Amino acid sequence: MLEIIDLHATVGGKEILKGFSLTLQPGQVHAIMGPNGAGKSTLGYVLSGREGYEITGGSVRFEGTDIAELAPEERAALGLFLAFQYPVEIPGVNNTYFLRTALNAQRKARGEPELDSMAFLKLVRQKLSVLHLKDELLHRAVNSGFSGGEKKRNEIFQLALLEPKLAILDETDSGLDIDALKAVADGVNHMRSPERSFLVITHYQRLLDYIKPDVVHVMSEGRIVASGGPELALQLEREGYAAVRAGAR
Ligand SMILES: Nc1ncnc2c1ncn2[C@@H]1O[C@H](COP(=O)(O)OP(=O)(O)OP(=O)(O)O)[C@@H](O)[C@H]1O
Repeated sequence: MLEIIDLHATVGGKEILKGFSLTLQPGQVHAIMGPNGAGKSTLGYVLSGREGYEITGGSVRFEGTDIAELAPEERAALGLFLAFQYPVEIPGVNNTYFLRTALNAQRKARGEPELDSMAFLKLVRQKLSVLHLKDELLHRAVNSGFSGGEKKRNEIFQLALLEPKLAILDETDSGLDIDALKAVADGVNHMRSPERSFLVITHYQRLLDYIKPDVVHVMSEGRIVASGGPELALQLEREGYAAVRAGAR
């Protein structure tokens, strides 16, 4: 699904990813943990093709395709999705309109027929019930005035509608109350399938109680320094990053 080999990337002329490698198989959930400033969000942005994030070495293949030179929308059409750590507000743009436009742009790029309003609303209702999202949020401007938790739920709602093959969740759990955390985890678990993979960036082991990862990685200074099963997240919680990093050397 995703094969990253010895990736180097710069932001604002500064090298942040320094030899990052990871292989994610279809159906797998990998968690990435690591101290502040390790480069976790940078990895998400580099994979999604955000402007200003430049790949200077190594390779990134998504389902066998080298995506380094592709525009963000081309990566999205291939089935890559990034849920932002800080979802952007788009005042003046209705959330339902935004979601339908995004979904139809991807369908069009894949040569699939666009959904009309009726078909789209049917899909929305179906997904809403899974995520316990208030439908009032659909009628407001995208994320505008949404609480932190509402923005994160809205990101997962986008994910549910777009049905990507690979979803990268960047600290989607931060700022969520317990009920919202469970709703987000339920949404993700509902979407798990043998064909879909997730890269879950998080600081908190508790999210991984709800979304069970196959592999947990520890990232530090732009590369992975330790990998293991879910027990690694528990060890991190107990012992901290420095001890785990020292043990991995
Ligand atoms: N535009 C930029 N110019 C210069 N440095 C940047 C830029 N964007 C990010 N960085 C730096 O890159 C490093 C990695 O940042 P990144 O946000 O990827 O870390 P992170 O692991 O996601 O951290 P956190 O856990 O705090 O969210 C940080 O030192 C940050 O200051």
